[in-house]
Formats: sequence, C-alpha cells, structure tokens
Amino acid sequence: VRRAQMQRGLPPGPTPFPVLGNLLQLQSGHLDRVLMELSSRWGPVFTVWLGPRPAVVLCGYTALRDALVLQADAFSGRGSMAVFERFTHGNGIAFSNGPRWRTLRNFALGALKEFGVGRRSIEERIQEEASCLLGEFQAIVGTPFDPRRLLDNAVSNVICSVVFGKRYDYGDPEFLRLLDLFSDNFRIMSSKWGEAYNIFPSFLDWIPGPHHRIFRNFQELRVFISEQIQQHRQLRQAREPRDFIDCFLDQMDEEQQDPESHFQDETLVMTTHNLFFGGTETTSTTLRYGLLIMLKYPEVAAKVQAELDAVIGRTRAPNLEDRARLPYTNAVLHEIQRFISVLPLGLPRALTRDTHLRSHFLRKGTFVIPLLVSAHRDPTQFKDPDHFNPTNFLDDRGEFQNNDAFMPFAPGKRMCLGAGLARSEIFLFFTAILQKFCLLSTESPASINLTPQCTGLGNVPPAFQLRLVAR
Ligand code: HEM
Repeated sequence: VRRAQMQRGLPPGPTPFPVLGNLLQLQSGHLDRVLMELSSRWGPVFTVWLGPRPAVVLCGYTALRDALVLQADAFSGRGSMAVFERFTHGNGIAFSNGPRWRTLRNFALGALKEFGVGRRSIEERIQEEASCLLGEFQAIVGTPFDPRRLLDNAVSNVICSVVFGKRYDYGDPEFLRLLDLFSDNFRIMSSKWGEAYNIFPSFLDWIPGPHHRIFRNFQELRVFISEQIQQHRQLRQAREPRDFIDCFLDQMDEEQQDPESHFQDETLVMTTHNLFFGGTETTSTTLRYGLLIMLKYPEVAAKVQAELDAVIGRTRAPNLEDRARLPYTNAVLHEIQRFISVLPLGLPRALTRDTHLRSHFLRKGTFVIPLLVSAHRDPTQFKDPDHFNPTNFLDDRGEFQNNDAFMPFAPGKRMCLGAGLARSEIFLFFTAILQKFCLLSTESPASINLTPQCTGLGNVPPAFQLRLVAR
C-alpha cells in the first residue's frame, strides 16, 4: 500500500492495514478529533486510507485556504460518498460533477434568488414562520419539552415554501414522519461507523447494519418528492412558476428537444431532495445546539437579550438589517456555528485536475476531506479555540470581528448553496425566540454536557429538555 501511495504521489500518513486501511485507528475516538491528532504527527496535508480508498486530509486554516480558496477550481469536484451514491447515482447538485453540477447549481441559485426577491422575500417568509413557531412555544410555556421537532418543522417549512410552494402545520403527522427520516439519516451517518458506510460501495448491500435504514428512508423520501412533483405537473400553469419545482418543469419544457439537457425527471427528484434535506437538518441542528449552549451559559443569553431590548425592543420582530446593529448577538451566532462545527468534515471534494499543494503533487480525482472543524479550532486564528467564547468574534471595543477561518459552509466554488438562507434563518429564528422567551434548563447549567452525542458526517447534540418563560 505504501508503494501504491508513493506511486500515486500521495502525501504521507499513518501506515494502513490491507483492506481496512486506517479504519480501525479512525474509529478509536471522535473521527474529527482523531484526524486532528494525526495532523499533529503528519502535518496539515496527509493521507488516510478509508478501507481501500486513500483520502487526502486538509487540516488547519492555512491548508484549507491554500486548497479550497487559492485553488478553487481544482478543488471544486465532489468526492463520492457510497451511501449517497447509491441513491443519487451522481445526480442532483450536491453529488454531481462537471457541466451537470455547474448547470444545476446556477439554476438553483437563480431560483432561490427569484423566490427570495419575488412576491414575498425569503426574509418575510422566515419572519412569518418564526411567528408561527413563537405561537407554538407560547402554548407550552412552563412545560419542559424537547425542541427538536418544532425547530425541524419551522426550519423545513422555509425551504418547503420555496421548493414545494407550501408549509406544513406543526404536528402534521405525515410531515413529522419525513422530518424524522432526515434526523434518522443524519444520526446514522454521524454514528461511530457512519464513515464506513461511505467507503465500501459494492459491499453495502451485503453487509448488515443501520445503513439499510438510510436506504429505506431515502426511498420513502423519494416517494414523497415524486408525489409532490406529480401534483405540480397537474396543477401548474406553464411559465407561471409558483415555486422551485414549477421553475424546473418550465426549464424541462424549454429544453425538451435537447438530448443533452440536464433537466430530466430524475434530476428534478434529486435536486429537490438536496434542497429539502440540505435546507433542513443542518440549520435546525445548529439552532437546537445553539439553544442548548444558551442553557449552559445563561449569562450569554441574558447579554443577547439585553442587546435585543436596547436595539429592537420587545415588540417589533427582528429583521436582517438589525444584524449589523447587534454585534454581540452576531458574535454569539458565529461562535455557535464555530464551536459546534455541525459538519466537521464538510462534504468530501475531489480534484478536477492534477495539481500541486504545498510540496505534494496530487492527481486528478484524488478524494479530499476538508476538515472544516480544524479551521474552527485553529489556535493561530482564534483567541480561545477550544471553548465557547463569543469574544472569538469581538474586537477590543466590543465590535463584531469577522474571521476568514470561520467556514461552517466551506469556502470556494463548492461552498454551501444555502449559506445565505441558513444564516438568515439562524439569525431570525434565534433572535425571535430570545426576544420573547427566557430559556430555563431542567438541570443545573454546570452539569450540561455540550459534547456531541455522535460525531461523523455531522455533530449531533445530546437530546435535552428546556422550559420557556415569557419575557
Ligand atoms: C447551518 C446550516 C448549513 C450548513 C452548516 C451547511 C453546510 C454545508 C457544507 C459544509 C456543504 C459542503 C460544501 C462543500 O462542498 O465543501 C454544503 C453543501 C450544500 N448545502 Fe449546505 N449547509 C447549511 C444549510 C443549507 C441550506 C439551508 C440549504 C438549502 C438551500 C443547503 C443546501 C446545500 C447544497 C445544495 C449543497 C451542495 C452544494 C454543491 O455541491 O455545490 N445547505 N452545505
């Protein structure tokens, strides 16, 4: 294997075992931590073997920047992930490459914009949804509850209104079931062996394990999405799009005669799935983790509330323009995203051409793991990288201070397509909640453990209960 490594010009790394590669070593602790520890031995660019497949790991802000930003084109490919591959077959935005990816990504970005600045801005949609969420919260003031499903529902409704043209009532059993499928998939992929599901594509069907649940969940989601598309086909007026699906159907009509067209039935299903799943789980997990952090640090929540009171008051709903006038709140939200690193390993990239990185020659197709969490924990970039500390984003005068090493959405050409939407949602939901409610923990803040319940593709927070008190 070593010889193969050298022949392929791969950077050095820990010695792999036959077949399993470095898997056993990688499973010895939280994957992101193990990779960061390996980096202290092997440097910022090193190779690990995920079973029979080598992966080049980028660790630390500088390596990530040198690759993803300074060589944005070369690093803009998507590395394949077996569990997704089996479902997407390289279709949709997130798991395609080349011209198909570029076309679909630009189309989706355009459509998101269109439904943002069109009849009703996305900001207004989020504000309306936040007000529905507050209504649900109001009804359970004083009673301890797990906020997961309500947050999932609220966040998902925003992307649902863009993609499907409708929102779902809180507690709608059919919709809650779908949201549970998302959470289930995210959790399985974030479990100890979650990464292994991405390695052995040809074995996946044969080996038993929870990944079969991922496949069943995906299948159920596919049925739901296909039904939505079918309904759209029946009710739409051509060239009068109500939402993303209508836009896509219009484009399909337009390119009907083009045999090379990227706008096909299957592509619509996968692209819709990307937006629906991508638009729900990460954002909602971030908000949920953020609330848990506020329970642990009530003094931080109190400071956010004092700033909201002073700048907005308690009656007017927060809007996006307020963000610039709320430096402390803005710093807290950045710090939440930095501290939790909800996708610690980002999504894998693949090289679109041969390239040099540092002293290494890397071949086209090389699978790359951008270890985003390592930028967030980089001691050369943050004052207090290992703790939750909003001053990581504040200067000496208490003004908000941005930092290029903040990269929860990954930098470069392949960065998260929904970053703007996600940031708007996080800001508007979080401030709406704290403006109206105090959050109380059912246990003492000191005993709250912020360590993720599982870490893999994602960092999933431990389940918790909270009690709301109206302000
Ligand atoms: C806190 C919330 C979110 C986080 C932390 C997040 C993070 C990420 C990351 C790290 C990637 C991989 C980028 C790369 O290739 O390096 C990604 C991709 C993607 N995200 Fe997000 N995301 C969030 C919310 C959203 C939302 C709201 C949407 C819905 C519009 C979305 C849609 C996508 C899509 C479609 C991709 C694939 C992009 C591509 O391959 O070109 N994400 N996201």
